[in-house]
Amino acid sequence: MISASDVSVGYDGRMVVEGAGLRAGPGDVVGLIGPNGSGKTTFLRTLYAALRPRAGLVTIDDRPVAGLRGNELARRIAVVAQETSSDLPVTVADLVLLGRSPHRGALASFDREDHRAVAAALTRVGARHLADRGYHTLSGGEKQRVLVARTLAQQADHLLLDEPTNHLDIRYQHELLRLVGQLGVTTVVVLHDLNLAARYCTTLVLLAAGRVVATGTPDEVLTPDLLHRVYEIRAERVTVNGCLQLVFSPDDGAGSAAVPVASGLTAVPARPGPRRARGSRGR
Ligand SMILES: Nc1ncnc2c1ncn2[C@@H]1O[C@H](COP(=O)(O)OP(=O)(O)OP(=O)(O)O)[C@@H](O)[C@H]1O
Repeated sequence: MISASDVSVGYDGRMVVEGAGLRAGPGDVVGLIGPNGSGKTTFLRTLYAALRPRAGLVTIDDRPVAGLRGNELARRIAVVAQETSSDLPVTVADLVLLGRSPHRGALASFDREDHRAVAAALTRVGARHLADRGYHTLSGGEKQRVLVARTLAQQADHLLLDEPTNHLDIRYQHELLRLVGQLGVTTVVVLHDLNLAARYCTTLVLLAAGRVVATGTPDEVLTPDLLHRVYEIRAERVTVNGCLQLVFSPDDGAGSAAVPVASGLTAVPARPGPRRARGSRGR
């Protein structure tokens, strides 16, 4: 269980996230959504202690995340950050092997079990054939899948992903998020694609101008009214194979102007404990 309450965090004294909270329990896939610059990455980085909040608390199973160090933190949380790049001349297999480090003592070498875990992780993301390639020679989508494989090899029970579908073609976008859901680990994922969020997330946390304006199931959060207020876009809800999906069209300016949300409008009450969106997870 990862929990954040009343988190305020920013850069150089400027707060970009204020009073934000979320809770993700075992098996939950919590989607962090919101417009560009709304604070999703900043909030996510606070969850894995890369940023220290000015106020509020982040805990993993009731232990402050700020108190976890090194391998202990890495055994609890695996991260795929945005724009992770490496020009180091390491092979894909060696990069994924690094995910095993938290399970080894400082001087212990990797053993057969580690290499098996690497092969299994690469197979799960469809990248087994890339094992001997230099990581720096891969395409953006191939790199993304390899980074996810590294988190699988890490076998942490919390997974934090920042736009993991970036660079992936449509098939792998779905395969990756379906895989994430099947892992059964506590997941928080930043997503821009609201239809992927609707399909694969159990709970959504919608940020606007650094504040949580809604928390709930995809069905509760992805309402045309709220999306219009936050994104200034028109959205129509349709159901495809039992799953909520959205069809967007630009706001032509007709009708009411978008309501600014910077004041912290709460369209759907932000609940401390997200509910599982039963039935809305159309795998
Ligand atoms: N290292 C930094 N130093 C100063 N300001 C930053 C830094 N990183 C982000 N910001 C600012 O914080 C705000 C929130 O950025 P953040 O990346 O968290 O938003 P986001 O919702 O993830 O955006 P996007 O959807 O565009 O990726 C933005 O105004 C951004 O310019």
